[in-house]
Amino acid sequence: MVCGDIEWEPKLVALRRAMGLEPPSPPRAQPPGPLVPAAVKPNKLRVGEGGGSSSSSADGTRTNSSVDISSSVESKDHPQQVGCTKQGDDQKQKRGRAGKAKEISWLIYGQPSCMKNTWNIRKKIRQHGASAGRVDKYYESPDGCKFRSRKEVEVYLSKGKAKLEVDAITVWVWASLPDFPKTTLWSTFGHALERVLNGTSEEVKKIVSTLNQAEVPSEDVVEVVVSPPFVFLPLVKGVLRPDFHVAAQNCWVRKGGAFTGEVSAEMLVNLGIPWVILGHSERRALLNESNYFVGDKVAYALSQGLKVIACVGETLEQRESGSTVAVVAEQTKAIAEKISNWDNVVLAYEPVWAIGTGKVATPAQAQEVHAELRKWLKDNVNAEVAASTRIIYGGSVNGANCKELAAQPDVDGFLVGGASLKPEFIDIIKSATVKKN
Ligand SMILES: O=C(CO)COP(=O)(O)O
Repeated sequence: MVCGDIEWEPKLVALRRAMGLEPPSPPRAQPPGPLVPAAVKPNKLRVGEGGGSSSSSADGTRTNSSVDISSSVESKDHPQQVGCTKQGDDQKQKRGRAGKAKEISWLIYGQPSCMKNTWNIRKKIRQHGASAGRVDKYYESPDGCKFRSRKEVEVYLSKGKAKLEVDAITVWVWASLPDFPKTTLWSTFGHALERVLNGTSEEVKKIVSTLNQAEVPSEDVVEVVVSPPFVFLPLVKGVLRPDFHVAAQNCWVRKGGAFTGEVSAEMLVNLGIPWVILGHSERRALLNESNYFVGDKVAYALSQGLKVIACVGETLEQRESGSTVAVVAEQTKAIAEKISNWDNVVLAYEPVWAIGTGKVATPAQAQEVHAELRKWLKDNVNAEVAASTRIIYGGSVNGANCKELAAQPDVDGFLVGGASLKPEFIDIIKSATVKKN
């Protein structure tokens, strides 16, 4: 189960290309057009330290902080694709790119996007000696143990030394202010709530019951959307208070058909699910969803009457190399090229380095990227869309940092994960009043 076909990434892309779901050749990093400053100040955008302790890291539920989405041989044509390596391996990777000790890593096939522990498969090409050119493959456990074969991994797992835990349930809630006059400053406000639990329906009911009892500002101040995994959608929809709404975390890119395991937009509509989250960084990274593919998904979901929360965001490596604005502009452009009506789109800026890490973007960092995104929309779509599109922030939002973030003029709401496990979630919802006031 753990170690399937590791060549899945290129195969997946080839398959999607054959189905017309990818452009004929992989998209190269394009200059993002006039929206992106020609030279992004490399040191200006830094990973924020602010925001207090992270609920998600305290819960130990997400480990993205230890994962660097860096380019690899497979990913260099796809800025969003991943080789999933630990940050400590950056140097090795860089040396690899310089050709000294080529090292490539893949995620293990079949690993769910929300898997708590990330295993790597590394391939090392011998550089010297009689066996130069030979490829050695290693399986690396989340705690750094290396294994030479699948057999060894299986033995290791069977002895219970490592547990591949799956974060079985992720629930987002976000909220916004839908009916407020649509201006940049006041139009919307949102929250997101994500929960990582063991995934039993009892637990889901408990979450919903907490939400149902919470005293939160009225719907004209805050719109709350809960996004459980597919299997819990009907349950949540059935018991959730009527002033909160439900979103799916993904849907298929086109009309439903023989795509076993996928859930189509049509099915969501049929279930009465109004919202869908698309392009989450975990799907982009772990499931190799390209900008192009996400753009297609957004367009198709909208065409079926769904409202879309479209996620964009840069990795730590991209931020540190000064390409944050270029990356989010490129992701937004891929969506803009496929749609003509932004009424039902919420843009979620989620810096990958901030998701589940406790490293929240500082209010200034969030505002800076949100303002750039709004400017991008103004320059490339139109001023009305720029003013009325909600741009919400996600990544280690908690009760301590939400008010200051909410006070930023271009932050229209939140996509919250770990903090939703705690009572502070209610405070996050309440911070919507910052906008109202
Ligand atoms: O992934 C997220 C929402 O999509 C954010 O998660 P955290 O709030 O735990 O960082």
